[in-house]
Amino acid sequence: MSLLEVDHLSVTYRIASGDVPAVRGVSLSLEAGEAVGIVGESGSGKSTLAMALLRLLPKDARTEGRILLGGEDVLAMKWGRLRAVRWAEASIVFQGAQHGLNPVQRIGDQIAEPLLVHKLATPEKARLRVVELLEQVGLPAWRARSYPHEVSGGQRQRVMIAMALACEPQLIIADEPTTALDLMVQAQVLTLIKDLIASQGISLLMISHDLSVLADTCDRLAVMYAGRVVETGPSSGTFRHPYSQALAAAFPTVGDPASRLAPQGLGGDPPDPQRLPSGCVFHPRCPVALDTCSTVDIDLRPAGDRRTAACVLVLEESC
Ligand SMILES: Nc1ncnc2c1ncn2[C@@H]1O[C@H](COP(=O)(O)OP(=O)(O)OP(=O)(O)O)[C@@H](O)[C@H]1O
Repeated sequence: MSLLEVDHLSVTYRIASGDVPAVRGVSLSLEAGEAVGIVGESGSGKSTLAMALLRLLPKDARTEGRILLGGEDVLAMKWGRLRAVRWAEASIVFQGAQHGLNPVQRIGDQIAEPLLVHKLATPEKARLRVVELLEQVGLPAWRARSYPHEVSGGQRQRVMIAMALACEPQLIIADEPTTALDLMVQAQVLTLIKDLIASQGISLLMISHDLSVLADTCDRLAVMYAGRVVETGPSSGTFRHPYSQALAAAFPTVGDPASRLAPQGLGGDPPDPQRLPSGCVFHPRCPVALDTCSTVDIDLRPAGDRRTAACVLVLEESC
């Protein structure tokens, strides 16, 4: 049984101008100890997907499909069970740690909070665990007494990671955990995440618009475009979907040079989810689109090399 099994998940925001289909029929799985990355441009639905996994979406979002965590359906959980699952079984590290930390509470108290709320430790044991967690994320024990505004952005992100680790969850969901950081601090925090998941056997679902960050950290990738997964496969190797190839071309350290698009890369913008193109939603931007692509939309299909891709051209080449 997979640790996480997402089955035909769709999320639609209901706003004044109508429905916004942010995630459209996404299926993916994650095994225990595996690191999976979700990549896509801004607006492709990555954060909506991450939030949906722990039912953290606003009330105007309608979620359909199934999310099985350790075999249990998250969408069917009662509120009390859901609260226990958050932090204790799966925790989330958000983009830009300033949003995830309480500015008027000391760092140590914030790290201890999930342990105390879930009654996993006495106040005395929680204090010891805070010191241990701070050490694990490379911060000195005295930082427990600091407030979030007294530490740097990179240190705040380390505090968020310590919080996420506190209850020893099986799964950490990290939504752009390093985006707000400068390059050197970003590299340090990524190394920390990689080392921690490897040494503690934790599974990771990491979200980023930056393919190079994910390729370096994750075993497998899922590429999202306009709310759908258009390709899945090992993070090393050659991408098959023209959109994935264009993303890889934007990050020249990634992938096989043979897979790159012409230097002009990808033009245009992602579609407005309220006005999605017919057929394959990528066809208006696709440099190799066929006439049929404006009418035919296919699901993910096997594309060789443990890959799946949703593209008629890839399908033709694989036959
Ligand atoms: N609360 C909301 N109400 C209405 N629409 C929303 C809401 N949140 C997100 N959306 C829309 O849903 C789509 C997916 O957004 P989402 O934030 O999940 O994408 P993303 O890939 O995480 O983008 P980014 O990298 O910029 O965070 C976008 O079109 C966005 O405008």
